Amino acid sequence: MTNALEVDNISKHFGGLKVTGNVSLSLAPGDRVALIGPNGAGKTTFVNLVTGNLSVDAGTVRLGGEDVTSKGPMERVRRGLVRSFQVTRLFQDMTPEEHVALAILQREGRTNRLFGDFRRMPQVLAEVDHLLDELGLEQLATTKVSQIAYGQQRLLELAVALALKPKVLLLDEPAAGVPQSDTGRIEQALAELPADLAVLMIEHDMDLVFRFARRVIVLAAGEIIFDGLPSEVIENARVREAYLGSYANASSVA
Ligand SMILES: Nc1ncnc2c1ncn2[C@@H]1O[C@H](COP(=O)(O)OP(=O)(O)OP(=O)(O)O)[C@@H](O)[C@H]1O
Repeated sequence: MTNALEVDNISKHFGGLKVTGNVSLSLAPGDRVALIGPNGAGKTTFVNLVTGNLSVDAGTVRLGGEDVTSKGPMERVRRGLVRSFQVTRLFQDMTPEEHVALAILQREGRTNRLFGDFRRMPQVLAEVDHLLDELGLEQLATTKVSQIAYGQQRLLELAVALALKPKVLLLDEPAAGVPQSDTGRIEQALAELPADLAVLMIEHDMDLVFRFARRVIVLAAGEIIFDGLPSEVIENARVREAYLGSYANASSVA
């Protein structure tokens, strides 16, 4: 089976600082992987190298078997690599319906049409309804983002990401900042992601990591020091050392 994402020996320096050192990993369709690591380990940099927001110094990135190392972020999105939108990138004056419609039109290369036209496109409308319904946002379809609670904005990020029909989804702390009362809905949405989607989630909350991930990758000082089963990560000596004993309290790891 062709890997959905294959990263081969990528590295990145900022000036004299090595932030990513010869990192390799692959995700198969359907993988559920958590990427953890102490603060400053290089997780965000790694994700930026995969998405093309940063260029690698060396190494290759492949999507569905094709080398995209020299391709920019938009081309990678078109090939199925989607990073969950950040709440900060949602438009306060737009509604969930409009956000999801815009993502669908972008996916279909139809953004040159008058945007309001989507209301006359039954297929787009049906898909918008379906996605908002799946994420429990149907009641808020026409409410401006500025009027919507933070937890539901994070669900909207997921809806926008899914509207792009990803093959590989990169999630950056999907439940961070969400009140306890709303995290259940986010976890349910994560549990219901399409079965063949490859998901890599950066997460600090180890309880969520253990519930979601079937594989855990630990990055420390820009290098992968563990890639294996969640049940084995806590006992791993290199991982323990990287966290300098903070494993005493497992839920504060990462
Ligand atoms: N544009 C940049 N220029 C110089 N140094 C940078 C740049 N971006 C990140 N760094 C440095 O690279 C290292 C890794 O940062 P990065 O944000 O990737 O880590 P992280 O694991 O995502 O951390 P956190 O969990 O705190 O978000 C840090 O030492 C950071 O200061």
